[in-house]
Amino acid sequence: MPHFQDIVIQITDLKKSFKGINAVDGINFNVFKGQCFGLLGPNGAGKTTCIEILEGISKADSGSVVFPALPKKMHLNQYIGMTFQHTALPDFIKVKETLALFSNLYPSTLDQNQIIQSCQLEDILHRDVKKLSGGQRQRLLLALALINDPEVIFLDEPTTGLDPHARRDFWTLIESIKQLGKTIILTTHYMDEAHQLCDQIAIMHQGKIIEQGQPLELLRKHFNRSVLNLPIEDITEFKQSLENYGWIFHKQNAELETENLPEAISFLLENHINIAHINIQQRTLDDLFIKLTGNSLND
Ligand SMILES: Nc1ncnc2c1ncn2[C@@H]1O[C@H](COP(=O)(O)OP(=O)(O)OP(=O)(O)O)[C@@H](O)[C@H]1O
Repeated sequence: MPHFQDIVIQITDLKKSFKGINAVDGINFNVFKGQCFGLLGPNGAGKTTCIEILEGISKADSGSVVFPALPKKMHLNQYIGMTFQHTALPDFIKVKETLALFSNLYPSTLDQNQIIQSCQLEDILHRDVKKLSGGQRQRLLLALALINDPEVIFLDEPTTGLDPHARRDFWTLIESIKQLGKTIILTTHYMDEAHQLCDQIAIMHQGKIIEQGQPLELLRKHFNRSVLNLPIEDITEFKQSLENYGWIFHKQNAELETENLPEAISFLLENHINIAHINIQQRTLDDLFIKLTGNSLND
């Protein structure tokens, strides 16, 4: 079990409302050192409101946010780094100049060459910020979030609007930032992103956290059944015995929902049924969200 001294942020009964909308409605969680913590939820769930309170940009109505490991003489601005959903950058200056401009805002900064290398900015250093692609812009924003060598980095929907290739590149980048030992708090409504990057997630819905834990553990907790699929042409001659076992036949395929995957596979092998084209459906965090709320994350 992690110790209290490993807690980087402790959030207790946090609340904030806007004109009758309970945007953040009594949430609790701890973020531990070196973790990538994901706040997951659909549009309007309360993720940005929550993260802006943690960043000190916005004030909570009640509850507390504590950074237990923040050194006594250090200002929060030096301890955290952040990217916003819609960060405005000066258009007519180059990437290198932008890094220099932001460096001047802090008393101490990470070595610029290290940031340039970590965020893969070498090839675009002399490009106008205005001319960057979505993925390049996100890499620059991440670099700016790292510039003060923060302990904790907040990323608010960092890959929204990026194409699948750029998203995957960005994930690799985040993995490398994790290797530096930084703590990351990320909001996203992409379940695959949360699954890929986050050690711990909290699923938000209408201002509340409705479930939290490690992605795989949560899936195991909520889905103890596997769904197997076989194409009909591979199993026509075994229809009777498969139906007796519980398989349901459709037009193109047959399906089995089981709590005992090894036994179901053994049955197929013992009966010399061709499993070369078997499909075992993996449950996703989106399935979990649907189970918990009745809605898809991207509705
Ligand atoms: N400044 C504000 N004034 C009024 N209502 C607000 C304000 N900021 C947020 N809200 C409302 O609070 C709720 C939570 O919004 P929030 O932006 O935190 O959600 P989110 O999960 O970050 O959504 P998204 O993924 O779209 O960014 C929404 O109903 C939103 O309309």
